[in-house]
Amino acid sequence: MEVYYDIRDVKNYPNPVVALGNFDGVHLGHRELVRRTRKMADEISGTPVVFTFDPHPLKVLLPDSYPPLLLPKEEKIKMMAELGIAVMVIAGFSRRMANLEPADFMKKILVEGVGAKGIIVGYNFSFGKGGKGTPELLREYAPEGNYRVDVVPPVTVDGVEVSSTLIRQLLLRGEVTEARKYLGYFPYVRGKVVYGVQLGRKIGFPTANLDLNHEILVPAKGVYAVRVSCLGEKHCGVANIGNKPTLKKENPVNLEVHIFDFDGNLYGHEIKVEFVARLRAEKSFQDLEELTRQICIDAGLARRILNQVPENK
Ligand SMILES: Cc1cc2nc3c(=O)[nH]c(=O)nc-3n(C[C@H](O)[C@H](O)[C@H](O)COP(=O)(O)O)c2cc1C
Ligand SMILES: Nc1ncnc2c1ncn2[C@@H]1O[C@H](COP(=O)(O)OP(=O)(O)OP(=O)(O)O)[C@@H](O)[C@H]1O
Repeated sequence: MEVYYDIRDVKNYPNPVVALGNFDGVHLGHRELVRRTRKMADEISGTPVVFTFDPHPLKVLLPDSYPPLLLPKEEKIKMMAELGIAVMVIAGFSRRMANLEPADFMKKILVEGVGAKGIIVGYNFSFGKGGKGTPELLREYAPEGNYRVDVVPPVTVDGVEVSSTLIRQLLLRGEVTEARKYLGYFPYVRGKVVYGVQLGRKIGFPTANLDLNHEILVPAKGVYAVRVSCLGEKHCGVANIGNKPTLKKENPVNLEVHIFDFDGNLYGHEIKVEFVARLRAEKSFQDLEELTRQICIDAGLARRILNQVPENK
């Protein structure tokens, strides 16, 4: 897949079919857009393209309500490549871009910039100054712009519409199993393993502490059954997200994971932690002994759950 960060650099491709949106999380709604983009590209011997912005428009327009994201940019790019997208345009989002009239966005960016011969958007997509651009407007301009339009109706799971906002809300409540229903894969984070207090080893549960990317959403504080990819292998484990109130000192919120039946050295390595199920809230225990007893119970429960839940494809 080719990735462009500047519209002026985009080469000429045969009949580009362009899906538009933020695509944070690349969830099941986004995947339906991608499927239709590939389908239209097949029909017109074209090129499936995703057009998105970086940073997320809210960071520029409403910085106070800018959400932590579901995926870093690199992960979004990787997923789009795996889904068969051939070209990704990640245009810089600035105040100037936000002030483009919808007609200019269609003409200058989509038609002249990317050469779109097909445009795929969700039914609720909006674009251009004040968000005034609608799917209807894209349709109206289609004969002049010489492109086809496909407007995707709402994608739902069990009657609930899939959206990045919904998935963020679920993760902030720790509802990782529910979030998976809409994402199509287990929510996960990646991070480099850093040194902790090294107390975990003493209580029989060594943990890998992750250095987290603060732009990326981490599920609510609590204990989770997880799968961990590290050093080219996948393992089962149990993780805690929190500030370890039992230790009675101010700890920043961190993610630490105890990997079952593993004693390799992970310091400095990047690992991926997939959240499969939430087990409980984080608690302040009387002493380390009581905490250790609870972690034994957590580990047993996590093993049982992970034995029953199949891995992501
Ligand atoms: C599965 C699991 C559950 C945990 N639950 C709690 C908890 O409920 N409350 C708490 O204060 N700390 C909890 N912890 C964090 C422990 O306090 C921490 O792992 C231990 O103190 C070692 O810290 P270190 O890795 O910084 O050495 C949990 C850790 C694990 C692995
Ligand atoms: N459930 C859905 N059904 C149909 N189209 C969708 C759905 N979710 C997103 N889309 C479309 O996919 C494209 C990218 O969506 P975008 O990431 O902007 O929306 P979103 O997932 O609803 O995010 P947010 O919740 O942050 O608004 C847009 O064209 C949008 O309309």
